[in-house]
Amino acid sequence: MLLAIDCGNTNTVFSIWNGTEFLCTLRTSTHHARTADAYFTWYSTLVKHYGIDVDITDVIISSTVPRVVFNLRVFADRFFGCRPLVVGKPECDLPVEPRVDEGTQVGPDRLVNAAGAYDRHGGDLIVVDFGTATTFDVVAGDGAYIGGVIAPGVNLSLEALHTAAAALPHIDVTMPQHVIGKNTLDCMQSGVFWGYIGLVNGICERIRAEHDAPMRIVGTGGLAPLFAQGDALFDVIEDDLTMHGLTVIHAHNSKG
Ligand SMILES: Nc1ncnc2c1ncn2[C@@H]1O[C@H](COP(=O)(O)OP(=O)(O)O)[C@@H](O)[C@H]1O
Ligand SMILES: CC(C)(COP(=O)(O)O)[C@@H](O)C(=O)NCCC(=O)O
Ligand SMILES: [K+]
Repeated sequence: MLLAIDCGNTNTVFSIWNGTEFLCTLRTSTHHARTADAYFTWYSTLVKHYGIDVDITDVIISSTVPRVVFNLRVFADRFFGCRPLVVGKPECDLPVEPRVDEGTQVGPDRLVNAAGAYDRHGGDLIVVDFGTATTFDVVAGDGAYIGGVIAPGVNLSLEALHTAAAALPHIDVTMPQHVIGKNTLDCMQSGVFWGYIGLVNGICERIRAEHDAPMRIVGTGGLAPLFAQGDALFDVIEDDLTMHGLTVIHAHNSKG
């Protein structure tokens, strides 16, 4: 069985893939100082809690935080006796090589999203991922990652308002009933919610104008369904897209 690990700047997600389906998905906050032993204590407690019969033979890691990879490597080696495949490292082959400026270190999560989305939908796609940052990953007709857009994440924008303005509270994003807010909270909700709808729509429209073929839009990340309530932003929403991409890249590297 494969243990797929997606480490974002905010959260780290572990999913167990038995070759047909994900048996479980576990989430913890990303923290570079977490040791291999601490990962295993957390992981084994939850696996036991869910009563899952697991036999991990392979581990694949995508991490937007370089410092966590060391402890995750030790975790894979010590507890599963395997050398993990790390996306973005030379020994990890991608199904299609990215076409970006030479020397660019593309976030591995974006390469994984591209591989997962291409496998499910074919080419000419925009993947919108609502993580710590909101990323737009453009997938060409042949499945290559050919660039995209990095915008500030939704929670980052809310946090920036709260941090910089003394009178603005910390709030969570929800869909406001009106655009014109009648109180501080509604005004902030509106700015972030409708602002993001405008951002996603505007950027996708401009990407489409620059691209030479019609494109479909795939939304992913915890907040994608919330924004889809406000407008028809996406052709499809897939909350397991990054995990699926990790299984695709693992299978590609296991061939032959
Ligand atoms: N379903 C959700 N509802 C509300 N907030 C969410 C949801 N899913 C994720 N978030 C928030 O969105 C932000 C990004 O989360 P995540 O997708 O885990 O980012 P990353 O992959 O960069 O670690 C975090 O602040 C997280 O708390
Ligand atoms: C853009 C990101 C910060 C998004 O990370 P996330 O929101 O998933 O934590 C990450 O993909 C990254 O660090 N990228 C490196 C630069 C690039 O992709 O071009
Ligand atoms: K991510």
